[in-house]
Amino acid sequence: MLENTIAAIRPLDGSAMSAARELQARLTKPAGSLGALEDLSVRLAGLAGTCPPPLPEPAAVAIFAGDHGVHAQGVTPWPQEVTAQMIGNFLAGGAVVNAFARQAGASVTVVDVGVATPLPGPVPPTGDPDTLAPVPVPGPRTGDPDTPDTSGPGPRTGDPDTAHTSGPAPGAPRLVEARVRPGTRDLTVTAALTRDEARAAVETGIRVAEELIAAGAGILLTGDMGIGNTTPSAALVAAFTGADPDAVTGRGTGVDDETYRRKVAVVRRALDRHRPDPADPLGVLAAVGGLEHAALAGLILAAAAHRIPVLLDGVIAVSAALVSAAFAPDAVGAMVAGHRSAEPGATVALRHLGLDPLIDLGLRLGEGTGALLALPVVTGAARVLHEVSTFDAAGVAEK
Ligand SMILES: O=C(O)c1ccc[n+]([C@@H]2O[C@H](COP(=O)([O-])O)[C@@H](O)[C@H]2O)c1
Ligand SMILES: Cc1cc2nc[nH]c2cc1C
Repeated sequence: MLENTIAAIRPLDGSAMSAARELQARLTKPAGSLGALEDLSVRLAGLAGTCPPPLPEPAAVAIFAGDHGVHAQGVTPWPQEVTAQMIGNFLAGGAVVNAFARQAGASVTVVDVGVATPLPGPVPPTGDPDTLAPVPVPGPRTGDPDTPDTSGPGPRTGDPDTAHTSGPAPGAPRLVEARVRPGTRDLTVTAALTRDEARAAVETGIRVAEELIAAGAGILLTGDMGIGNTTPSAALVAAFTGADPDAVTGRGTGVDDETYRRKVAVVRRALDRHRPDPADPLGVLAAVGGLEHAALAGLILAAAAHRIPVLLDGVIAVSAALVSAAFAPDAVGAMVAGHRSAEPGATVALRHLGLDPLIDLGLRLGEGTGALLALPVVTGAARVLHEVSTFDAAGVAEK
């Protein structure tokens, strides 16, 4: 499955890109005045192979969750159980990603690809795990903005009339149980994963992407949840870019100075021990990656193979994108960098990929939150090519 996906990835379509550039030049605005949106619209046309490219909708966020053996080295202040507990929060609709997904009209799919502890129960029914059809996209909440609406998904709904109905509510987040193993091994001691485990997680990401696309998704957004996962993210960025651990390790959820120094030393030790070869992406993933990184790399590859844009979130996503690009350099054509995470490794990875982030708000949450905030920018870039008049058609004089 991995090899077939890689083989299907092709460069952007040059004639659709030329058509988009020419159309941009004829629209009723000064040339270049939409800045980065113009380049983005050209890339979207090249990816779709048509001008104008389809609007990137509906949007689907896939949150891959995993735990990390390196947690034992004290690289994060948070207990490992928080990964599973946050899955409960995602499924209940109470996390930041849920709020932003409701705002953006995106569906949310949570994938347990390698959590180490039991998920909190009871979890909402998920249906047949073999059929991953996405739930309908939730509509915006309606009603007087001054009186908070208590209908629809969300943690504080408590509507007594609907509290006991069975089955997920329309638009409710969905769980896919695809645990490859209960967390990675400690990468300072041994390889985090076997090659087979890394491959299984990559193929889980491919499968989730293909089912979301088959169900109609026009854009995929990356999400992640995994206490400790900024440590393997830094190791992946260092492995693929050659940057020093000092330059790519950040404070993650917010570690103190002592923990930060320990974290840099852990990343350095992992690289010294494994000496990962960037020409062998599966080997790098197995040595120093995470299960959610592997699955995200698969999701990105599948989006590229199906010529659907994939909107990247923070440092976990962009470190996984380095894996995808090492498997298939042309996969970069499908990637849109949603935002610049505060983690320094994200900027190093984005530079290596040649991607400029759309927004820069100092976010460092993960979950897919930065990608969701950037979604209207991507839609806007495509919409301009559909809806804006040319100088000729509108009777506006050119300079
Ligand atoms: O998206 C980011 O760039 C990002 C930056 C810092 C932290 N996070 C999130 O915080 C968790 C990892 O942080 P840590 O400190 O436990 O390594 C994990 O659940 C990530 O989703 C995410
Ligand atoms: C509370 C919490 C929420 C998160 N969301 C993504 N990573 C996270 C890490 C923590 C600790």
